[in-house]
Amino acid sequence: MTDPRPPRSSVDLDNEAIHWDQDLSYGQYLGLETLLDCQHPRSDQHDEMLFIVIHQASELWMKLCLHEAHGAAEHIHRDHLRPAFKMLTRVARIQEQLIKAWEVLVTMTPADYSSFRDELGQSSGFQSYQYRELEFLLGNKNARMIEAHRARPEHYDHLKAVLQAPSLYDIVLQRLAARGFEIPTSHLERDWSAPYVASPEVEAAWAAIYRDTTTHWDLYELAEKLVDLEYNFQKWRFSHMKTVERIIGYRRGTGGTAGVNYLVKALDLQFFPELWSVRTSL
Ligand code: HEM
Ligand SMILES: N[C@@H](CC(=O)c1ccccc1NC=O)C(=O)O
Repeated sequence: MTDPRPPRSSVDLDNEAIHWDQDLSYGQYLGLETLLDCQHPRSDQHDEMLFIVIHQASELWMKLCLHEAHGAAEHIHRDHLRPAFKMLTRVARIQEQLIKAWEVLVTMTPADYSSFRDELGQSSGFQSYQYRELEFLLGNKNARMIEAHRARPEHYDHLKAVLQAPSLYDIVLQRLAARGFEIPTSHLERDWSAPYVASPEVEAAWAAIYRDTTTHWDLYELAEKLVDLEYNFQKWRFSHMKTVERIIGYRRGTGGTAGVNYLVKALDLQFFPELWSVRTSL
């Protein structure tokens, strides 16, 4: 028998109705001229392009994480859990991409990085306003962090608004209360910009949900989606810390922190603490 699809060296376009001139092109729709004109290495070192692109790609993924996580919070507020699950699943998949990106970055050796590190001045991921917004949105509130953005009122004001608004977890607790669980008033009405303090009553509510998943299936599913996000966030933090240790050792960070030791301390942060502590009591 002859092969109905023999290999070709080029695609046959003869029978296609290609729109060679378009009313709206791919590049126009995606704003590619702007997007691809944002890579400006400050040195002539080959690896600086990798450094720029990995950060820009990460910021784009963070943009989508924020879009999805804000959307999920809104749906949970309205008791529309199914669309929220879809968005939270998407956030978890994006986080997997962000974690995978470290494998690309780590092809850069200490010598490669030190060849252009001085060009970075005092700039640092510490100043990533999207990363900070994501931390605030998930519930890690730290008012001092917005001070790095004083010079840019649009970022400062937006971060301050997210700092002062209920986090995704605060909204989840309001949902538990609306479903009849006894959530203390201290966790339903408070200064939302203050760091979250874990509560035994909140843990008891999660315990009731985990002990009777048949009755509380959607809240159980919600809890597990949140655990996925926290787990992935921590994996990202750990990979960042180890990559930094591998590339700059124990040098101070360009942002002014101790460097790796600061990133190790950040590993103690935990979103949704009762969702973790409840596991010991189940
Ligand atoms: C060679 C690669 C990298 C090195 C050496 C590095 C180093 C550091 C250091 C030392 C800090 C602590 C703050 C400071 O004093 O500067 C930091 C913070 C941070 N970096 Fe990186 N980083 C690298 C790549 C990345 C990448 C690819 C991202 C992705 C966006 C990123 C995002 C962040 C964020 C968000 C923080 C703030 C973390 C927090 O405050 O908890 N970094 N980085
Ligand atoms: N903090 C890094 C510099 C750094 O990584 C960085 C600098 C500019 C833009 C993004 C960065 N990435 C993450 O912190 C360092 O101390 O080498």
